[in-house]
Amino acid sequence: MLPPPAGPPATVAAGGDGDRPPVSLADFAELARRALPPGVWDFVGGGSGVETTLAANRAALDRVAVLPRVLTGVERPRTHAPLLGREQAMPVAVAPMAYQRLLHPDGEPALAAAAGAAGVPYVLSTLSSTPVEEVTAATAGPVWFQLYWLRDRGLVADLLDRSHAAGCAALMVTVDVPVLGRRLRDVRNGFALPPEVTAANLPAGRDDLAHAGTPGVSAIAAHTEAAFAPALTWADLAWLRERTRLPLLVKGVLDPRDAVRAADVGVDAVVVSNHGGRQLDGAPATATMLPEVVAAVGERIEVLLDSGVRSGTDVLRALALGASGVLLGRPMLWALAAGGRAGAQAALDLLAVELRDALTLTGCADPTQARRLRTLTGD
Ligand SMILES: Cc1cc2nc3c(=O)[nH]c(=O)nc-3n(C[C@H](O)[C@H](O)[C@H](O)COP(=O)(O)O)c2cc1C
Ligand SMILES: O=C(O)C(=O)c1ccccc1
Repeated sequence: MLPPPAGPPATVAAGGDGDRPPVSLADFAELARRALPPGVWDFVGGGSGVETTLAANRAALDRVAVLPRVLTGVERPRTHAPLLGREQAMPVAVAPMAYQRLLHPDGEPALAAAAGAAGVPYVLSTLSSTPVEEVTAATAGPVWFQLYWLRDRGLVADLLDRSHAAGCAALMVTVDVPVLGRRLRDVRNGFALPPEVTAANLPAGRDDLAHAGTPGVSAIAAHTEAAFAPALTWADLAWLRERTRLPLLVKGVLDPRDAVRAADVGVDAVVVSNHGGRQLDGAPATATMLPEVVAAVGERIEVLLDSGVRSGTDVLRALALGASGVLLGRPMLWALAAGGRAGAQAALDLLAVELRDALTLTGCADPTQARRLRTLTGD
């Protein structure tokens, strides 16, 4: 028998319809919707364009059926699995997401501490609303640093040095944001950062554009265009590989040919991602591309997946398709909004219960065995 799910802490009052305790990650969404200003809710939940890719991510995961094995004698699987050569409590990391103080005053330190308590890595965004040094100090768990390559190369060098000195255990460079996708919800809302939420890793004032609320304009997009280096090349990635000894991940790969080039440069992992449907609307779902990427580079480097993962079953689906692990995005922000650190911890506890259940039901003693399962992709 599996133990019952850890009950949500008192601060996470209810979920699902908003009136009962959360029993799935999706339940935290309703709590967050109630807690957040509409503009923040839209910024987090929204995608680009008409949100075709946002919907496709879910649809593609739902189409992946996993064939259970029986009579395997597995009673209580371990959820532990290696990521980048280090054993983690689950093959899961919290995705890098900007400006977490939009969701809760405790922001990044709370989510990092929850990830650390759950035994999974926390990926800190370049656009964190808390300085990297404060975030690594807030958790005993591994923090990976996500790099947005800025036009100002001096700032890039500074971020690399600071994240390394602060103890970050890996570097994840995001390559799918040459410009920000057109997120129509943010444009319509004239979304901008409130004054108290700032890009705390950058020198003061560097994020002024992100605060300039203008009807019909996304301040986030305006800031990104001014700050991000728009025309990166493989040579830049090679420079980064030379410059750091930390494990290096490239996030935002969909084409297997790009995965091969990344492996040739010597990265340790690629993250198959369409940025949660927030960049190219019309990009394929990540579950659709994952098998081709695994076939192209799976023997050489690790392949992670994100975009649309919402349950332990989804983690199992990704593993069965050949991923070594997944990043979990929006549900962690919803749980943070719903209950701060305790909310985020409750969400990760639920995911662990779901993953253990999924492994038990497919006869896997641990996540690495899920690779042997057959999948069927149909309608
Ligand atoms: C509010 C928000 C902010 C994000 N900020 C970043 C970021 O700073 N850097 C980055 O690489 N990806 C960022 N992402 C993308 C996530 O890392 C991840 O790819 C995506 O959210 C995964 O999809 P999911 O939310 O469906 O799980 C952000 C996503 C959201 C929702
Ligand atoms: O919203 C995002 O997906 C994202 O990556 C981002 C980029 C720049 C500023 C804020 C968020």
